[in-house]
Amino acid sequence: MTIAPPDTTTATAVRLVDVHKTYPGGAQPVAALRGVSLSLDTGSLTAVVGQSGSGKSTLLNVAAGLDLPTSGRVVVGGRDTTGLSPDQLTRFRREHVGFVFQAYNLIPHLSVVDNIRLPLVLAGRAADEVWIGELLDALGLAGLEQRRPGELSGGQSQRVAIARALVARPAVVFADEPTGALDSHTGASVLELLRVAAHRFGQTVVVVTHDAHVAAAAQRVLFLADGLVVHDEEDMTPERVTARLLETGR
Ligand SMILES: Nc1ncnc2c1ncn2[C@@H]1O[C@H](COP(=O)(O)OP(=O)(O)OP(=O)(O)O)[C@@H](O)[C@H]1O
Repeated sequence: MTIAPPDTTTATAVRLVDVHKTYPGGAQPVAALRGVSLSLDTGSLTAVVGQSGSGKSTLLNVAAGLDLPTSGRVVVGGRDTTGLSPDQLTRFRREHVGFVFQAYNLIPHLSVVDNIRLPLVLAGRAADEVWIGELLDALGLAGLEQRRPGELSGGQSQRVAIARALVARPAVVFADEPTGALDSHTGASVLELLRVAAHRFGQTVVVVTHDAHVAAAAQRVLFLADGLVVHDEEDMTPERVTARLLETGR
């Protein structure tokens, strides 16, 4: 059975309806998400913030179809991903979702440019070399194409992971602390690239971050506390993000 591509013409790119996620845990199950409902507009850049353990990574993993919710619905590009079989889900992610993780997951024996091309190879698609060149330039990776991941700094590895997430122009890009290992200048240019991806290519970008400046660069900021979205605001300043975080952390 083939899977229809996500409908990028719909106004809502990602929708979560009453999503719960409980980890079995040891002595006691952990309720990491306790009824999250949200809609993210197509082409938007959203930051997810919250104290450590508030459920940010869990939210990202469930929204991206890397993990299944215990209950509730996850709809990406008009497709209910909770209804897909594991194989269908893998294919759907490969073709329509991009990821940037804290651990970059680069393949050590492949060059930088081959790591970037990997999602296209896996999806059986031709590489758009012009777009790859644009990504390399924008991310400050020009000249490093033939290096192996072992020959890169942490920040460079992170930028390769970002290029790889964007290369297939997925409908939705999920990034977990994408600027974590970068100095503030490079962090700002990475954010700018994610903004461009959202604006120019209509990609929907979701960024988990601890950095108030990164969050403020997003159009919209979702605050998580104890497995719930407790605040949702647009056009924030870094100062306001920090103040809100302190409030929600109490
Ligand atoms: N695989 C797992 N098994 C059991 N508990 C888990 C698992 N993953 C996360 N948790 C728990 O679920 C809760 C939410 O974790 P999550 O990683 O989503 O938080 P976070 O906000 O991303 O934290 P951080 O900012 O520290 O990365 C925490 O209490 C965590 O200990």
